[in-house]
Amino acid sequence: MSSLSASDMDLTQGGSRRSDENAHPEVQPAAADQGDAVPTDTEAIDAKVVDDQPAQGTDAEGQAVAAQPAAAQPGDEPPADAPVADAETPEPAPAPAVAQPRIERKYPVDPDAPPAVSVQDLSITYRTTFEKIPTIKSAIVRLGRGERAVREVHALQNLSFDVMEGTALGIIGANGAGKSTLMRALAGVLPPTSGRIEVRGEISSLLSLGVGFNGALSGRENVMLGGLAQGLTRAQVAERAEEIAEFAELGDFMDLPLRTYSAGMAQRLAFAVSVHMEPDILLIDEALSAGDARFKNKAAAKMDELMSSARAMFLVSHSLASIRELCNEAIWIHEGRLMMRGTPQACGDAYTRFLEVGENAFTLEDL
Ligand SMILES: Nc1ncnc2c1ncn2[C@@H]1O[C@H](COP(=O)(O)OP(=O)(O)OP(=O)(O)O)[C@@H](O)[C@H]1O
Repeated sequence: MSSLSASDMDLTQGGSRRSDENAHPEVQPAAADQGDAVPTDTEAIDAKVVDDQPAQGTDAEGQAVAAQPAAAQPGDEPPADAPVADAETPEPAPAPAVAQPRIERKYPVDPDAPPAVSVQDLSITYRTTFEKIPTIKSAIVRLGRGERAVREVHALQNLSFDVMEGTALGIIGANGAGKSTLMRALAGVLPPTSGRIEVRGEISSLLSLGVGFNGALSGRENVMLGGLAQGLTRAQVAERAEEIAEFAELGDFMDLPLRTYSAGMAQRLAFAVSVHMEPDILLIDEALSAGDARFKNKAAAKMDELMSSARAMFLVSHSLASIRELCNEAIWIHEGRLMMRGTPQACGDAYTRFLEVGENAFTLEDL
């Protein structure tokens, strides 16, 4: 079992990590993300859960943040204080006890296996400065107004849940809920501010497609870069390079600099690199939006193939239909907190009621 925490993460901008027999304890976390956001000062703390005492986060003032209620279990109703239930909203049809995803697994699940992924009291806070280069003048103006120079965003707050082998977990939530932040933390790109993530196996992500690519390099060179960022050796990437190029269907563009690609072409290349990594754990963040309609079908078929042999899969999508179709469990996150865990149907229903918009809000994405 490997674990991700602020102190022992293998940080790659490529959006993925290998499991950590190779993890280097002295590797220090780098800035968490592009832009000017960095994790809080507490990022170096590996908040291990010690003797049943859950690690506590700290707020902006360094005050202990109260532990959140325990994560709901599959099939649970939303927590009592979750603003989900609406007296006038009809109850949804009861979800089946165990939802069956469309995709059949190639390998049987070992029921005694430890969780493929264990997220323990995970909190992530972004710190953002208002100006790119703060000046003394702007600092004085802020001081005069009683404003803080640094804004903190508590993107994830005390999230805890286990994902067992064979799980395809859908992650739903409104814009800004913290879904991508969770995925980036799972991928090892973003160190926890506090808490811990334990991952069993190799992880490959289809999130932030193409992060780690270099616009000045050719498609082929970026395949090597992307493969190395995903943790493969040079020889391993070279072995797959042709297959990746074929899958991306970029023809002569493979020898041209990436900056000459359209956004869709760059996504196709990134998608092709990611799906050829044979991961144990697959992270997919709206990856199906890559490419045009024809490529989308091909991408969906490739994902089916990957998911049939992956140990676990995480899918972030605003399309509840995709989540229902591809996943057998779901979590709903709101403002960085775990609101509910259950079947995709139950979570989707609760989330839809919460938004008070009805299923129609998703028809565009579901097309
Ligand atoms: N690099 C960053 N710097 C500062 N704040 C950030 C950064 N990335 C995300 N946030 C903030 O963290 C919160 C969670 O963002 P996140 O991208 O995880 O949400 P999301 O659920 O993926 O949203 P969406 O559905 O819109 O993609 C938001 O309030 C967002 O503004």
